[in-house]
Amino acid sequence: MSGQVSGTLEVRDAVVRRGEFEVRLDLRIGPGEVVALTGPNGAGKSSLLGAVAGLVPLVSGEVALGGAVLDGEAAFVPPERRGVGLVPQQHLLFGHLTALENVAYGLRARGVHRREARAEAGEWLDRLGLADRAQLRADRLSGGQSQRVAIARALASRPRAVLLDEPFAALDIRVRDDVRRLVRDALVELGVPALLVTHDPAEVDQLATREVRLA
Ligand SMILES: Nc1ncnc2c1ncn2[C@@H]1O[C@H](COP(=O)(O)OP(=O)(O)OP(=O)(O)O)[C@@H](O)[C@H]1O
Repeated sequence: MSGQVSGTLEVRDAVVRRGEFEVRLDLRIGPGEVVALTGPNGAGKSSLLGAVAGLVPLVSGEVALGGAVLDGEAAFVPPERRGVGLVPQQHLLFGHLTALENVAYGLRARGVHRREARAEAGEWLDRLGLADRAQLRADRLSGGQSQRVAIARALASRPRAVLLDEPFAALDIRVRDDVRRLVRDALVELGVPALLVTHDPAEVDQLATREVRLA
């Protein structure tokens, strides 16, 4: 894995609007910290994750990583240049690309040579128990397989921060524990700030260093 230089993820009094509704978050996550973001359906957890990723606009406040502002009054860094690995709730894979190409994509975007990117992507798929699915088009994968590919894609991209939106929800009970353990180990190895949206107290216990609950 990476040896990527990381820094603190700062969400400074950030406000996002979804329809009639506004949600606010003020949070600092240090390198190696995993914050579980919990709260009822519709509280705005995914929207806040989207704001950190650059997919949902901020009404006010600021998002910064390693001291550099990603979103605020004077700056907006587009999602692909943030160095943030996101596992979205809808897995959003490129359906026409293979599982391997989906995982390699983030590495290629960072300038990693094609062969090295494919080798690294293959290792990640292997770790996630998907070696035999590597050459399958993403639109032929099951929901749980897609979720594992999305996890591999986010972790493989040498991220400076990791955002996980209910990343184990589609996994069947037989693989869920293994994948959780793997993600926990990968986050320790990466040593970057991580924000995990979950409804599962077992996940909070197993993965998080701290819990922040939205009302
Ligand atoms: N693209 C959108 N445009 C307008 N409103 C939206 C949009 N996406 C979500 N919302 C609304 O914003 C609110 C927050 O949704 P969000 O998905 O962030 O909540 P959540 O806490 O992640 O919920 P869950 O636990 O059900 O995943 C909801 O009321 C939702 O209907």
